[in-house]
Formats: sequence, C-alpha cells, structure tokens
Amino acid sequence: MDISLKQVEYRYSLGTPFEKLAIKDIDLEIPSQMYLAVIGHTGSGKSTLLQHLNALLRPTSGEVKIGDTTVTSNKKPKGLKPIRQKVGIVFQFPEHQLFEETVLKDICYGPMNFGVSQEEAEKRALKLIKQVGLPESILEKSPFDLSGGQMRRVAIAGVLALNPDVIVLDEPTAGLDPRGRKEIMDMFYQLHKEKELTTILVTHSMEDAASYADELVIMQKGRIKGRGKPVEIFSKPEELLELGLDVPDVVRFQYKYEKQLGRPLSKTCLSIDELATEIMKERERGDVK
Ligand SMILES: Nc1ncnc2c1ncn2[C@@H]1O[C@H](COP(=O)(O)OP(=O)(O)OP(=O)(O)O)[C@@H](O)[C@H]1O
Repeated sequence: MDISLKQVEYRYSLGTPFEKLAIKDIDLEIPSQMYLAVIGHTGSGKSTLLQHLNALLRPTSGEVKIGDTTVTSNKKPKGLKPIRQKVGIVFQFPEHQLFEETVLKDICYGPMNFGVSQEEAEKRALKLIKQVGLPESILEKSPFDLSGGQMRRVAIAGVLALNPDVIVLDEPTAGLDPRGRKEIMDMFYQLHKEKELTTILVTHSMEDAASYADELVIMQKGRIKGRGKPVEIFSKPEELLELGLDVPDVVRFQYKYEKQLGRPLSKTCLSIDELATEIMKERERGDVK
C-alpha cells in the first residue's frame, strides 16, 4: 500500500493563542514495501509526521493519501478503521498500553475489536508470540509479570496481530539495553522482509538508520531537508554534522581516515568490515602506513 503526502502542513491548537506550526511543505512518497527511516533533531516534526500516516492527525492543509483513501483537513476519511488496521503504529514505550489479564487476551484484543473471530485471533497470537521471540507458555501469564523487554515484545505482537501492510515505528527500542535493541530491530527487519511490510522508522540512532533502511528522510524545523539512500546521505557527513545530527561510528572513522589520507576512499562504507577492506586495499597500494 503506497502512502503519499502532498504539501502537508500541521499546526497544533489551530486558531488558539497556543497555535504551533509543527510540519510544513511536506511532500513525501512512500512506496509499498520500502523501509524508510526518518531522522532529525528533537522537535523537528518526526512524530507529527508519523501520526499523519494512519490519520491519527489530519493535515491542517495539504493532502495525505493512504492507499486509496485521501485525508485532508476537511475530508475525514469514511472508514478510519481500515486505515488503523492497515497501518500499525508502535509508539515509544508501547507496553504502557497493555491492560488485559493475560498476554493472550492482550494480543487478541485488537483483532477481535476489528471483527476477527476469537479462534482466528488466538491463532495469530500463537504464531506472533514466536515471531517476537517469546515462548508460547507466556501467553497465559499476566503482561504485568513480564520483564520490560518481554512486555515490549507483547505490545509489538498486539500491533502485528492486526495484520498491517505498513508498520510505523516511533523509536521502538527506547529504553532497552543494547542487546534488546538489536534483537528488536533485527526482528522488525525480518518481518519487513518476510511479510513484505512497508516499514517507517523514526530513530535517533544513525547506526540503525544506516543498517536497516532503504532510504532516509532528514527532518529539520518541520521540513524535509533531504532524502536518499544511506550511502548517499552518509557520504556527506559534514552536512549532517552541520545540522547537528550524528553519523554512524563507521562513517566518522572513515571521515577521519580520509582526512589523514588527504583524499576520499573509493566508496562510503556502512559497516566496519567494508571499511577494513577499503583500508587494506589502500595499504596494499603501498602509499599508506
Ligand atoms: N501536542 C502538542 N501541542 C503543541 N505543540 C506540539 C505538540 N506536540 C508536538 N508539538 C510541537 O511540534 C513540534 C514538532 O514536534 P514533534 O514531537 O513532532 O517532533 P519530534 O521530531 O518527533 O521530536 P522528538 O524527537 O523529541 O520526539 C515541536 O516544536 C513540538 O514542541
């Protein structure tokens, strides 16, 4: 399912003394099955943008197309439910929204609310609990007896239980330890590939943006400042650093190395292995120590 935004602007508290422009001039095409990462400073409008992707927010002006449905300021989509089913959002700390007595009931709540039979919902829960890396036995436990990382996975299974075509991730690993972060990010990547899920990730982690995304969008002060493949975006680290954004460690190493070398390497490397190979090649040429 393709999503597109045309000249989207959003103002919070429109028409009040607290009116606040959050995003402006947003033109964005997200083709089906893409993995897109949205990066930018705090307050640059990333979360506001995300909430337009399943009509949680409607633009103050401009137009959002989600599949065949058009959302504008004065055009409330007829069926919001299908959009909410097709586009699942995993907010920061999604475990705060767990509320049922058992994990099974929690995962089944969403689909049953959308008219899926209990039998089908339970079938999905059983499959998903394994996909998010948890044992089947956890289904009968109270979600509140689980660790933070387990709760996060249960909450993610609840979003996936709606069988979305698109999944929107707003800093989905916030607060997890490095191992938990990697496991969750790898899991989303696998789901993206296996289920052909269009994936939109908001992240402050440049490593994650570089490792997983097909393309990156840079937001600054409510506008889109740039878009490109990770290797294109990170091949100009100075521009990102000027915007006050970070770059992956490997890009920083390459940048320093090139300064010493006095010329660029033949390509931008996004992994340590790639960079090591490039440096070896330089050394084999014999003009570098
Ligand atoms: N509910 C709200 N009411 C008024 N202004 C808001 C509201 N939510 C966000 N804003 C403002 O809109 C702008 C964009 O905020 P947004 O949360 O979209 O940024 P962000 O890039 O997601 O930030 P972060 O990385 O901190 O989550 C900011 O200036 C913010 O203060």
